[in-house]
Formats: sequence, structure tokens, C-alpha cells
Amino acid sequence: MDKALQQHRAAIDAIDDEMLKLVNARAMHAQAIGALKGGGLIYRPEREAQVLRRVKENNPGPLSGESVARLFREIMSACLALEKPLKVAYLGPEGTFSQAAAIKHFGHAAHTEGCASIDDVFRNVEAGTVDYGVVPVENSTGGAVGTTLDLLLEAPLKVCGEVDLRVHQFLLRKPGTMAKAVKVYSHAQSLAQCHEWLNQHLPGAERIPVVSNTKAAKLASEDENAAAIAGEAAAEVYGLEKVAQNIEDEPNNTTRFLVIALHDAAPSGRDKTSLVLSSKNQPGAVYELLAPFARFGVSMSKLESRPSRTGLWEYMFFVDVEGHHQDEKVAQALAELRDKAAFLKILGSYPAAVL
Ligand SMILES: O=C(O)C(=O)C[C@]1(C(=O)O)C=C[C@@H](O)C=C1
Repeated sequence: MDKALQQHRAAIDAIDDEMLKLVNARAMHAQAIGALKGGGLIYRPEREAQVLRRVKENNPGPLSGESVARLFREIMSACLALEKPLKVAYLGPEGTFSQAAAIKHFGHAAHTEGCASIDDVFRNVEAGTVDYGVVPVENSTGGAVGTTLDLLLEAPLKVCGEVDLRVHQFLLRKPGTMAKAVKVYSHAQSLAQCHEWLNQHLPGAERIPVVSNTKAAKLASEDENAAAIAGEAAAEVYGLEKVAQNIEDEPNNTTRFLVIALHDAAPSGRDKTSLVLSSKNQPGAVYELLAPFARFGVSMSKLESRPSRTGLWEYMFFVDVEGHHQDEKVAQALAELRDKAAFLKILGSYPAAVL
């Protein structure tokens, strides 16, 4: 047994030495590519998606596709940091799901910077104080994030990526607290995601929406009568006790984030395009407006309406379609849409999430 264990460990050491050489050889190629880019864009979302899809497809196992993709995510993140360390803004403070999404997408070598609001994330990307921003856009239970949609409409920015993050919520208390919580702090979206659980387990408690789950955790850490709903990372930041776990009503609770930048992405082979449009205010106008997608065989993966700020009962439609705006079918549908829509803004094309 001891001998067998030693043999396996010796084999692992030898493999680790090989891997060290290989990852560093890979890093040197990335550095050389960085030099070839000559000050142009370093981060290439389409290439990163292709690398991750390729390792998933070629993975012989026993490691899962998901595991190898996560490993390569980190290797690429470190390689990219050698070319240029990226600054990524997210809705802070530290420990939010937005930060988890930023790290999931860019890896740990990126510098993540927490902003006080979603507006601030947009402003920082626009001003160029950061390279990218990660903003929540919809949750599978709570629905669309209106602020993000409104800002996408107005800001001169592009969408260059998407991140899907499985969200688990916890009920957090100051350690050793015995009294039943009379107040529950959390972000409005998280309160919505745990609505049924709260009805059942804390029916009398006041639900108080605050700017972030981390803020909620901070408030609960200072108040024996309060609890917070937040993720595991927020619990760690404030040393709170996890009184109940996975309290989200829907087990597949997922939040989708968008990566915003001054540019979108080149085609990766499996892409999405996000756009926002409005129709003329006539009966059947919306149906007519979206007809070109059906005619050119372009699948729609999302349709979200939002009241327009300019006219009463006028709406903006946020649409995601499958394909890149340079793909022939998508380009043809968009050309037709341009004639029909009262307003059309293409928010960007980007690789469909791999991780
Ligand atoms: O292929 C490139 O353009 C690279 O810079 C290399 C690399 C990688 O490590 O694979 C690193 C950063 C880019 O975002 C994409 C890929």
C-alpha cells in the first residue's frame, strides 16, 4: 500500500514537472501573441470561447468537461495577465454574485474592482478606467434587471460576453444569535428568489431591500434581531453563521450577467446577438417587427419588454438571437429590421457562455 502510494506520488510529481514546462511554454506563446497585437485589443472573447469549447470536446476524462474548462479558464487568465493585466468592474462590494461572475468569466488573474452601483460599472467602462464591466441582466426567478436594460439602451457600449451563474442563497445571522429574526435584509432580487421560503420559515419578519447582499450581510452582522439573505462569499466577509442553506425557491436559480466593453466580439462559431428595438405604436406591430427573424430562420432566445421613457404605453423590446451579426442569416434579418423598426440598436455579438 505504502509502496503503491509512493509510486503514484512519484508519477504525479513527474507529470507536474511536465505540466509546468507545458503551461509556461503556452504562456510564452501568449506573450508573443501579445507583442504581435502591438497595443491592440488583448482580450479576445471569441478565441477564449473556442479554446474552452475545444478542451471540453477533446477531453478524454476521467475529469469532467466542466472541470477541464475551469482549469483552462485559469491558465488562459494567467497567460492573458502576462500580456496585460485586465481591470474588470462589477457591482460591489467584495463578495457579491457579480464578483463571482466576473471571476468565473475572466479567471482569478484579472483585477476585479467593486463599484457602488450598476451605473458606476457602466461609467467606469465608458471612461476607460477599467477594461470591462460585468452587470446582472436577468435572473431565472426574479426576472430582468431593469437598471441594466435602461443603461444598455443609453450607453455607447457593447456587449462582448455573457456569464451564467448558479446562485445559492443562505440565511445568515450573527454567530450565537438566539432571538428569532424580525428583519431580513437582502437585495430585492434575492428577496424575490426566496419569497416562498420566507413565507414558510419567517412569515412575520420584515423584508428590507438594500443595495447589495454584502450590505445586507454587514447590517445583519451589527444587529441581533436581523438576518441577511446572501451568498457564501458574503458570509465569509462578515463572519456570519449559515443558519439555512440553498433557500432559493427554484433549485436551478441562475443569474445571467453581461460583459460590457467598448467593443463586442468577433464570430466564435456559436454566438448570440443582443439588440433593442421599438415598434411603431400600431396593432400587430410587434409581431410584424419580429417576423424577419422567423423568415430568415434565426432563433430568438430572449424577448423582454420595458416601458419606453419617451411615450406612455410605448415599449422597448430587448431581444437576444442565436448567431453573430456577421452571420448571413442574422445580417439579412437585421437589414430588414432596420427598415421596419422605429428604433434599433445592436448591443453586440458575443460567444454563447461555455462555462
Ligand atoms: O490567442 C490570443 O489572442 C491570445 O492572446 C492567447 C490567449 C490564450 O491564452 O489562449 C490569451 C488571451 C486572449 O484573450 C485569448 C487567448
